[in-house]
Amino acid sequence: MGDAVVGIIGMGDMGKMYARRIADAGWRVHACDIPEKYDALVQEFSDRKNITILQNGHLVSRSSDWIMYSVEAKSIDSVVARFGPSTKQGAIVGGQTSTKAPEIAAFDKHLPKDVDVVSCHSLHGPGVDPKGQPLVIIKHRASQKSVDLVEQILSCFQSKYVHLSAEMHDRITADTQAVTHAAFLSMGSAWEANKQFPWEVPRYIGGIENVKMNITLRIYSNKWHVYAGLAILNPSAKRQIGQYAESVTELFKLMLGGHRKELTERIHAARAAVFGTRKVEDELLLHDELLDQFSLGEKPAQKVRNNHLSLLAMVDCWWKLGIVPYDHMICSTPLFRLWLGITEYLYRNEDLLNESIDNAITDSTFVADDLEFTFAARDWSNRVSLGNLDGYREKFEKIQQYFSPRFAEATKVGNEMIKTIEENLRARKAEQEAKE
Ligand SMILES: NC(=O)C1=CN([C@@H]2O[C@H](COP(=O)(O)OP(=O)(O)OC[C@H]3O[C@@H](n4cnc5c(N)ncnc54)[C@H](OP(=O)(O)O)[C@@H]3O)[C@@H](O)[C@H]2O)C=CC1
Ligand SMILES: O=C(O)C(=O)Cc1ccc(O)cc1
Repeated sequence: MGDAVVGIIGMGDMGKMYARRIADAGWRVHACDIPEKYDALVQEFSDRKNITILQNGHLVSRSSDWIMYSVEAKSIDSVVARFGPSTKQGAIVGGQTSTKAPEIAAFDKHLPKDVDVVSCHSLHGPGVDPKGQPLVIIKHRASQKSVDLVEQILSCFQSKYVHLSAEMHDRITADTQAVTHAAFLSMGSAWEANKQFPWEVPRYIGGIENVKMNITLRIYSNKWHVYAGLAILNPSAKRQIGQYAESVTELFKLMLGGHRKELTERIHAARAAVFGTRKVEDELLLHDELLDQFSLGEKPAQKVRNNHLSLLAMVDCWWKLGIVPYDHMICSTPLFRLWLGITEYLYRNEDLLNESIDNAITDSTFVADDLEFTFAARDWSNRVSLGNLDGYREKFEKIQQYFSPRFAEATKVGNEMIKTIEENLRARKAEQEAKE
């Protein structure tokens, strides 16, 4: 390993994951969190000789060669304003925040001019194995030598580097992350509003329903600021989330009005735009039997037919915004791949899609859920478009509390589900590449 010291400001879940892996690869790491956590961090990392916990970001900044800010996106400006001027001369600075516009603005505003900026973003949560996952590298203002050093440091993750500008990063993650989260957040809101625990309701068990439930619980078990930051602070996300809410509302109105022809035409037009270029031999990302293994409740003997409003609205939203989600696979998270997997599962199975349209018009089993889901999608969109961080937090934490008794189990099942599905996707990709 080189002599470079890696600095980490913010030892939360992501900062700790970076510190451990980078130190395990042999680099020296200087890290800090807020002063109140100093003693606990010293204790926690006492068995790792090459991780030094320092009292604050000034001490990390002045002694490190690549300094990574891994703090809440909403605090990035104030934290960089405080510690940025202490950056060692000639050092490199980057950040892990999920939205790059505010991070880069903070670097440009507060860092000395003799400092390079190479930022990054691991497109997965702290509990996912980084191997093979996309890792965005942003050369904002830097020499190639600085980029090479950052890549050398991060090579221990065995992730796939994706080189993007900050603007491109934010555009793509608005499509892949912000709008995906909006859908799952709305499902959770609807279940909470109807005082349901979906694992107790047979119509939500089995196949793609398992994905909806496991991912919703996974998101609500995480910290609100991660999702609020990437929705509210990303300049591109408001439009995406707004369109999703509009698609949900318009499709639900067609369903309620019994407008079968109009609903069918709209769904088919969206299918042609989003999935039209997929060839018959392009295999589906996911299969029902695979998903059936990951239930939080007892699967009913007879599968309950859902109209899948949340999925229909997603494809409608992609169509309206001219997004082809497959184009974003290079920059996708595990959740996005699962989400695309289940939408594809519905749209590329003619019988299932027809069944969904038929249910939407003739079956009222899901009307109460769909009504709450529609309210929820619009409410999340309003909170995001108003830039209301407190309003986002209040809603998120209320629903988080409602679901919290099942987080431990849901995380276990969710991790297993993501691992199995990701292995399956990797194996299939390798098979396809071998054939080509
Ligand atoms: N969790 C995830 O799945 C992913 C998150 N990210 C991004 O990474 C960043 C970190 O996320 P994550 O680790 O999950 O969040 P955490 O809340 O776990 O970590 C952030 C840490 O930064 C600390 N902090 C705040 N201000 C300061 C300061 N002035 N000096 C030192 N430390 C400070 C926080 O302390 P306190 O809690 O007291 O404020 C907290 O411990 C976020 O921007 C997030 O968007 C990126 C990829 C995945
Ligand atoms: O996969 C997802 O979308 C997640 O929820 C985990 C996550 C959250 C924030 C990030 O910046 C990257 C990944």
